[in-house]
Parts: sequence; structure tokens; C-alpha cells
Amino acid sequence: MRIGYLQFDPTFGEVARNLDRVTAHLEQVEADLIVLPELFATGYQFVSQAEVMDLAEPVPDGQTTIRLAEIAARRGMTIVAGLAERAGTRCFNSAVVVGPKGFLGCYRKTHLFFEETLFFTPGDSGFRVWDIGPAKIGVMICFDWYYPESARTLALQGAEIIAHPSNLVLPNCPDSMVTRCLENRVFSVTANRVGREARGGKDPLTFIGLSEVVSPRGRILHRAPREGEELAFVDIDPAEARSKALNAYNDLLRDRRPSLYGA
Ligand SMILES: NC(=O)CCCC(N)=O
Repeated sequence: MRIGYLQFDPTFGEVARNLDRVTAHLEQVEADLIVLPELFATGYQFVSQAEVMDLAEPVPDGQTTIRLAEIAARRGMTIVAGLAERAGTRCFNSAVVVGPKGFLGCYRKTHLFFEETLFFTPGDSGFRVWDIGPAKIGVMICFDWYYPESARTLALQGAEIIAHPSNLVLPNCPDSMVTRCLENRVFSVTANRVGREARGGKDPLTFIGLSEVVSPRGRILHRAPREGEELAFVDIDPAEARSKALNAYNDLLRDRRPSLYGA
């Protein structure tokens, strides 16, 4: 099974242009699963609620989901991509899952970071897993990584690969995903963006790149540079994420003691 990411540098607000640039990359892809960054078509540093409402789209009938579903069907692959979702008067920081047969579902970011809390509604979808044929994938978005419950919940639901659209600005995620994968015995694909944004007189944000695929044994199978766009794929066997046995006596998920874990 071939999985990977597009590390991308969007131009803020230029949705059609960003979509065109991304789809040009995707037309070259021969893979089973590709992950795109969080908010890949809009950019990240919104300055007002009105701006978010203007740039956000309905799911699945908005242009971004439609375009990605068309490509997924044509290329016979699954795409997980972050986007700003408009649902009535609310906006969510979401990720859509589209496959060879069309739209599969949408995850709404559970843990909003920094000024996202001003413009987005905390996600209400809960963590979800989709069977895409060769594997079961779960989705979390960027800052969700900071909460071990995110990856653990997906692993308990049977996720073998965690698709992780991101706009990372803090340094810790790339190395921390080694632990997330090790403790849950899952693969992860973190698709980060690169570049910087300094809008509306706000402090500039520099995105750290370092997109990566990590194995269930905590090996970094491939990591992108800090800067520059990169399309990268790794051939994996998702079966490596099915057994949670550490040895003849320990099973990572069976041996949990939730009655002793408190809230
Ligand atoms: N967009 C984000 O959720 C950033 C989260 C903080 C980090 N890990 O960079």
C-alpha cells in the first residue's frame, strides 16, 4: 500500500489558485492514500469571522470537496484534506475524506489552537475511522496530536493509519508522532504546510514543514525538509498495525486499565 503527503505552501485566500496548484500535483500521483495539509486551499491566519465565513465552504457540495472527489475517482486513490467548512452560521476547521467512489466523510477538528478559537466552532464530529479497502484510516487535525486521547481513540476504533492534516508552527509534533505511533501501534501521515503568514498586523507565523510518515514501531519512514513543497510516498504493509502485542505477555490496547485512569 502506497501512502504519502503533499507538503504545500498556499497563498492566503487564493482558493482557486491553490486548488489548481494542488490538483496539478495530484494528477501525477500513483498511490492509495495521500494527505493534504490543514486549511490547504485557504491558508491559516484569518483576521475576522467574516473572512472565514467568506472563504469557508459547505461539505460535501463545496468546490474543494467536489474537485478532490473528482481526482480521487480518476486516480483511484483516497485523499484526506483539511479545509474550512461552513455549516449554516458556523465554521469548522475540518478534513474531508474522499475516495475512488466519492465522498466518504468529514472530521471536524476537536482541539482548536490559538486564534482558531475566535473563528471556528470546536468540532462536534468526534473521532472517526473509515475502511478504505487496503486499510482503516482515522483522521486528526494538527493540534489534536497534543492530546494523546486523539490517536488513542482512533486506535481503539481500529485505525491502522492516522491521516494528520496540519499547519504546525510549534517544534514538537514531528518527533512526538514517533511516540503516538509507538504507543498505539499505528502508522501516521502528517501533511504539514510550509511558508509564513503575517496578516492584519498579527505576529508572523512560520510553518515548520517536516511532514512525515511514521511506522507502528516508531520509525520515521520519510520526513520532508523544513522548507519547500514536497510530494512524497512510502510503501507500507498496514498489517503491521493490526497486532498490538508487544510480547507474549503484553498487548498495548488489551492491557489498558481505564477504570484506573480517572476522567
Ligand atoms: N494549527 C495548529 O493546530 C498548530 C498547533 C500547534 C503546533 N503543534 O504547531
